[in-house]
Amino acid sequence: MDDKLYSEHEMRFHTRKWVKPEDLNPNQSLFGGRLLQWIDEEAALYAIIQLENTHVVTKFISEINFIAAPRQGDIIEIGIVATKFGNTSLTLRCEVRNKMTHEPILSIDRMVFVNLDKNGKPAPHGKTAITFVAERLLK
Ligand SMILES: CCCCCCCCCCCCCCCC(=O)SCCNC(=O)CCNC(=O)[C@H](O)C(C)(C)COP(=O)(O)OP(=O)(O)OC[C@H]1O[C@@H](n2cnc3c(N)ncnc32)[C@H](O)[C@@H]1OP(=O)(O)O
Repeated sequence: MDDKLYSEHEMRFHTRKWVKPEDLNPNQSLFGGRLLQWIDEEAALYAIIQLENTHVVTKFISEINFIAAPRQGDIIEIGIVATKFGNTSLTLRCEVRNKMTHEPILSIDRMVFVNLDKNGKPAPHGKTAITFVAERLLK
């Protein structure tokens, strides 16, 4: 992980989800696959926005640590931060926590997204650092 980049930009928790009955597994806790679906979509959107390209795919996800099991009615929040800008790739770190208590729920050290061209081939994205809404709108 690029520690410098990570320390410069704190993880931001934007997306909130409310754990509903249809999200539960037979143990009455949040189904892991549902949580991973939410994370993949959130991380893909983060990558799309940072790379300014809608044609981005998930390439690699490192170990997933399910730390604690949310229950029905819990509000959880998903945090994403960019840790490395490669040539065609962008690496993200993800943490999920309980919105009210900040109890950690899940962590993923590395999620790698690849920037694609119109033919679905990896293409250099030309980005080197995190940008924010105001900077992107000013261009
Ligand atoms: C503005 C609003 C618009 C709204 C718009 C709506 C959109 C809102 C929908 C949200 C949701 C989206 C959904 C997307 C998320 C899916 O669901 S994507 C579906 C799942 N993913 C896939 O199907 C990908 C399948 N894989 C592939 O097609 C090929 O592997 C790829 C991605 C084209 C890459 O091919 P490749 O031959 O491995 O490429 P290669 O050049 O060797 O490597 C490319 C980069 O990946 C890295 N890499 C390769 N292998 C690895 C590895 N094992 N580990 C780590 N890195 C690796 C390389 O180091 C390289 O990085 P750079 O050094 O260039 O930075």
